[in-house]
Amino acid sequence: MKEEWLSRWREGRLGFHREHPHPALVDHWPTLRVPAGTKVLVPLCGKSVDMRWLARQGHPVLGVELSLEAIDQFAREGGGDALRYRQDGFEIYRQGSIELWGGDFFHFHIQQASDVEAFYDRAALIALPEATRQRYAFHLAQLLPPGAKGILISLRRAPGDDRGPPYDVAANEIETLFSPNFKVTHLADGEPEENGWQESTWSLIRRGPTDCLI
Ligand SMILES: C[S@@+](CC[C@H](N)C(=O)[O-])C[C@H]1O[C@@H](n2cnc3c(N)ncnc32)[C@H](O)[C@@H]1O
Repeated sequence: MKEEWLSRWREGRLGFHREHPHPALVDHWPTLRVPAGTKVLVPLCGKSVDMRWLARQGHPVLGVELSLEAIDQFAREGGGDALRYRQDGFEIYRQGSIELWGGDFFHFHIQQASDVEAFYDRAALIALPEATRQRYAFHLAQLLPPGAKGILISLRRAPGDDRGPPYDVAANEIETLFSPNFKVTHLADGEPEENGWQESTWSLIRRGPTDCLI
């Protein structure tokens, strides 16, 4: 699957990329009341302009992306001075309050995420096949402190359309994957698209060790 993503970036097959901030982010992020200054983790970030939107709301942003091509494109499209260096096996690009870590999200560890207190997942969970989604939900939980909040934008495909990526992820799978470690709330469903896809938006709050599972 990693090779598939790298070749999509090499060949410019970027149907998932949006030119404008995602409307669900713009609508729902303010309702979380995450204070400005809180660092936001963006797993599997691509070259999403949503990271620039989050930065404009006053958040330092830490994106993690496998494809260095994606990071190069993000850097070029942003303009301005940028710093690049290697650390802990990742290629890091830093521009203003945005840092992108080039490498495998599953190799990104808590020591590197020590000051992260919020997250944003748009098309990260749904980029992964079923078995890897379990690993993703667990890994994300390990990176976040109790009380950390985030938004997750998921996707249903038309009934019977089980291709991917992006994969079809049902509401009950989101509950099953995340509710052991997060308080999970369904916020909204997007308009169904012509191809039968429909996005859904969720808020997740990382539970602490003493929070009960309700
Ligand atoms: C569907 S795209 C979504 C990108 C971005 N979140 C957006 O909304 O435009 C999924 C991204 O995940 C990246 N990716 C896939 N597996 C990864 C991994 N193990 N670690 C980091 N990035 C990964 C891909 O290269 C791709 O850019």
